[in-house]
Formats: sequence, structure tokens, C-alpha cells
Amino acid sequence: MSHDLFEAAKAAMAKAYAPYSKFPVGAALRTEDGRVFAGANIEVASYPEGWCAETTALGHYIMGGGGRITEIAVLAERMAKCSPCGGCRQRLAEFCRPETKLYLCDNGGVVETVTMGDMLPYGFRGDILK
Ligand SMILES: O=c1ccn([C@H]2C[C@H](O)[C@@H](CO)O2)c(=O)[nH]1
Ligand SMILES: [Zn+2]
Repeated sequence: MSHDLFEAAKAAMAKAYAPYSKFPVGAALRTEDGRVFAGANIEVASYPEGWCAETTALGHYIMGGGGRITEIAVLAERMAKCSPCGGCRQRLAEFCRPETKLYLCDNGGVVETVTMGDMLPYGFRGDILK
């Protein structure tokens, strides 16, 4: 992974709005044309209405025109290897292939590299709905 994806995730994390959990998260994803879309978690006083960093990044990605995602980086200030929650795995999988790389990071860089297929085996696919 080139360093810019990690840096984009880290810069996004600094913008997190997480006054309740105090658990800032940043995510960044790259499309095959090299563009990077990043996001942070955004919490809400009515707790279930908040959402994750990966979901914010996906919103930017869709508004930027979408495209094939080649790699994703996620980090949390207070966790060694932040791993996307179940809901985000499903949302990310919507726009990824099983071989899409996912970098689990800490504040210093990539700690572990996995694939979306590793993250969501036997996931529900929408093909039949199309
Ligand atoms: O992969 C994850 C896991 C958690 N969070 C956020 C949601 C909530 O704001 C805070 C604590 O769960 O972390 C993310 O953004 N991404
Ligand atoms: Zn999530």
C-alpha cells in the first residue's frame, strides 16, 4: 500500500465526531484510477443513529462517481488493528471484490493486510436481486 492511503485515513480520523464513545475511527479507500475517498465516524446523541468511518468514506466514494475499489485502510486511535464492524463489511462488500485488500492499521501504519473475502465469507450478495 502506498503511504497516502494510510495518511488519508489518519487525517480523516482527526475529523471524527465521536464525543460519546471517544473512539475516533478513520477509513480511506482507493479506486482503480488512483483517487482516494476518506471518512470518519459521526456519532449522534441518539446513539443508534450514528455511523461508522467506513460508511462516511463510502458516501464520498459514491458521490465522487464510484468505480472499482482496489484497497481500503481503516484505523482507530485507541485500537491496534481496527476491523470494520459487520454492517460496514456488508456495505464495503457491495462495492468490492473478494480479493480487494483491506489494511488494518494502528497510528503508525499497517498492522495486518486481509481481503474483503476474509472479512465477509459467505456474505449475502445482491446478484439475484438485479
Ligand atoms: O469499524 C468501525 C468500528 C466502529 N466505528 C465507530 C462507531 C462508533 O462511533 C465508535 C464506537 O463503536 O466507533 C467505526 O467507525 N468503524
Ligand atoms: Zn461499521
